[in-house]
Amino acid sequence: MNFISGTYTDQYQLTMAQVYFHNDGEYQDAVFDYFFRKSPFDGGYTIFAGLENLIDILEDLSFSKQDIDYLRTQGFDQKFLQYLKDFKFTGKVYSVNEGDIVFPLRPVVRIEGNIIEAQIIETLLLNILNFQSLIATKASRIRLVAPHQSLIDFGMRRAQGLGSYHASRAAIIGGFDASSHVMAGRDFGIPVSGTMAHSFIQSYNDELTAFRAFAKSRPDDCVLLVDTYNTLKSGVPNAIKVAKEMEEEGYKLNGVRLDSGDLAYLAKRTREILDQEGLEYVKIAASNQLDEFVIKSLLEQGAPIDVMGIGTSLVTGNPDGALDGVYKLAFTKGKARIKLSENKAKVTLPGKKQVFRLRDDQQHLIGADVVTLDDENLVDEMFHPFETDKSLKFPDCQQEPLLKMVMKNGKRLNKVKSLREIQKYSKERLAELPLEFKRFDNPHIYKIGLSKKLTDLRNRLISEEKRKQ
Ligand SMILES: Nc1ncnc2c1ncn2[C@@H]1O[C@H](COP(=O)(O)OP(=O)(O)OP(=O)(O)O)[C@@H](O)[C@H]1O
Ligand SMILES: O=P(O)(O)OC[C@H]1O[C@H](OP(=O)(O)OP(=O)(O)O)[C@H](O)[C@@H]1O
Ligand SMILES: O=C(O)c1cccnc1
Repeated sequence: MNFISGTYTDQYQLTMAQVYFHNDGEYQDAVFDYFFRKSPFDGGYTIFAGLENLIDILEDLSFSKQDIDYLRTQGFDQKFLQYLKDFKFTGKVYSVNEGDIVFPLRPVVRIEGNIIEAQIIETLLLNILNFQSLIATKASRIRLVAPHQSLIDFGMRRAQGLGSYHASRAAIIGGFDASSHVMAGRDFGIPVSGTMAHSFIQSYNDELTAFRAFAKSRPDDCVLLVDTYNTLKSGVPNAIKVAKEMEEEGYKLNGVRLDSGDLAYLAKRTREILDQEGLEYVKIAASNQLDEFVIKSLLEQGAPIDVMGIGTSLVTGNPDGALDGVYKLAFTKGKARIKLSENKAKVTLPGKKQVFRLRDDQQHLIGADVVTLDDENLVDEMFHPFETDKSLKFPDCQQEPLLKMVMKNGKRLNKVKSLREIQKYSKERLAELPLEFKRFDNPHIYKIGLSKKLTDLRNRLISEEKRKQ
């Protein structure tokens, strides 16, 4: 689904674009960087997600007649509206691979091209990448604590409106197996899965009749919800009856779902009872306000849960409302540009840049990415981004360039990657990151350094701007 038009932006982008159109439209050399300042959940890494959707949207971005008519009512002038009528994104996009682990302060995506186009796309780029990266990161934390369980996204009903559509996609990138979201399944090739609601059981006069009706209709994928009345006294015994009846028909009950109470205790008791009845193959699914901390605790308690359904906490990125990614101008009109701030951490990195990931001679990550100017070759020293008298030498490191061109002249350069490919890649990249960066409490800080040339450029621009004040 791509319902996005050029109006999927903040008004100020169009207001600025109109000014650029009348004064600076010929400048084709704008460079903007997408980066964020803090990994979510006080974690030690972020999973980058949303790139394939962004490329699709940029390829199709336009203003329809209806958009133009609407913008006319908003006071935009005729010549600019005429320009918007034929608007296309014709720029270049350089990006980290979708699914890669990324860290604060260093560019994740670089947009190059006409300043009008690059400005208009700011808001949609942030909207797509910030949200999906937040949710993919949350999903990956849940996957870290539950490496062997099936993880299903149940979040659509609790999501911030239509956000659930992209949340379901991002959850797969972060390591989930399936989603209950049918439209996300249709559009993104996500395996769609589900059980039954309490309302279904309530609607019958008794639980057993409800279970039988469901099993009859869906015998090859039947998971029975066992907590509507009493999990151990009613739900599980009734599920056992139905499982035995299904066996007679040549089917196997897929599972039972626990959705309230002490999930560790109930899962253990349910497992024992099912096993005593020779139903070792029946899986136990659990849901009810699960997140990475509850799941970790349940598994530490030895809860024999095979499938976890996770809703609210996943798709809302609880407890973080958003990833704080920003989009900042780094170059235009033949000059590197900088944004100053009282807060050293908010002074931007000027110029067209590349990012290298460092590995030792055994190919192990050394826990640092270095930002260089784009025309620099390999460097052997990096400087602290704020305390520029601190530096680190790394003479024998392997350096992997992370920003690769993915769009040119507004067109995608590579074939579309499937979600499974992106998920697999993400898993491999996260596996490279040592555990100390992945722990939830006070994770080790991944270093970001600047090359000498970039540090010098930034210092020079800071001095120049300060002299003007
Ligand atoms: N053994 C356990 N260890 C840790 N956390 C658990 C355990 N069992 C359940 N939880 C979590 O504790 C919370 C219990 O919430 P709550 O008290 O609202 O559930 P409930 O009363 O059992 O269910 P409901 O209100 O839906 O009937 C949930 O987040 C659940 O996932
Ligand atoms: O707890 P979450 O992680 O957000 O997971 C989603 C929840 O949504 C459903 O409950 P709901 O009460 O909405 O419907 P139901 O009657 O089908 O249980 C489901 O049973 C889960 O408990
Ligand atoms: O299929 C389910 O069991 C399901 C789907 C959405 C939310 N809660 C449960």
